[in-house]
Amino acid sequence: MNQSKEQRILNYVLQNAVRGDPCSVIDAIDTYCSQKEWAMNVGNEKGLILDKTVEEINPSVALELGTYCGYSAVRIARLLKAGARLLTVEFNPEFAAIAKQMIEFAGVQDKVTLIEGPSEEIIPQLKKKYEVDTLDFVFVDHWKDRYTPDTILLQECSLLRKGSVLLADNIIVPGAPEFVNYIRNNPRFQCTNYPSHLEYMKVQDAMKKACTLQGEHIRST
Ligand SMILES: Nc1ncnc2c1ncn2CCCCCNC(=O)c1cc(-c2ccc(F)cc2)cc(O)c1O
Ligand SMILES: [Mg+2]
Repeated sequence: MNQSKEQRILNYVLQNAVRGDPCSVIDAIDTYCSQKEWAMNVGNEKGLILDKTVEEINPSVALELGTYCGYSAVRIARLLKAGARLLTVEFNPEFAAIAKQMIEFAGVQDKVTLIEGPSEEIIPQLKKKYEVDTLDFVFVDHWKDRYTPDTILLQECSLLRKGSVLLADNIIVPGAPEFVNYIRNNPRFQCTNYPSHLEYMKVQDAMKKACTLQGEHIRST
């Protein structure tokens, strides 16, 4: 049975990157996907925006929605301080299997918990099953029509505090117009746009950062 594109990406990393060196894994994926086969990794241009956001926040607990091959999980985990952790959620079992091997080869497995399943099922489990109190940072990069419902779900599950930061990929391509509308008109979030380009292409894309201005809604007694 011929290999999947994601398997070919992993094989290229195993043969061309250095075990335990996250930067070499990131570079190998970017080389393969810019020269051989396009794939929906956040890529190096938007990856630098992701890096700067993670460094600015220096999160203790981070969540990623949409792991894919693990490129952004490795990007985020390599910047986390000792004891900090990334929970990353992937719906597709094949992608999750590739990402697991990618994360282990990069040597960041001690910082990363890869959770397989749909975000709407996993988010409500984060507090009890994954011992999360609140999330310092969320990288949103899964189904574009899940961005809004899952942002609402994160709030309903009291996972966002004052200062929690969301960073959403693909605001222009494939686009998340409903999310843009939701977050822009929501007084509980302060938004910033980061124009960029679609990974490995000369096509306009953007990321949107949303900072939570107030945590859980103080219910009036
Ligand atoms: N935990 C969960 N819950 C729900 N869905 C879940 C999930 N975990 C995963 N998924 C399922 C989403 C998997 C892919 C999401 N990302 C994308 O769909 C995506 C597409 C493009 C793209 C751009 C131009 C093109 F011409 C073609 C494709 C670029 C990107 O940067 C993208 O992130
Ligand atoms: Mg994306």
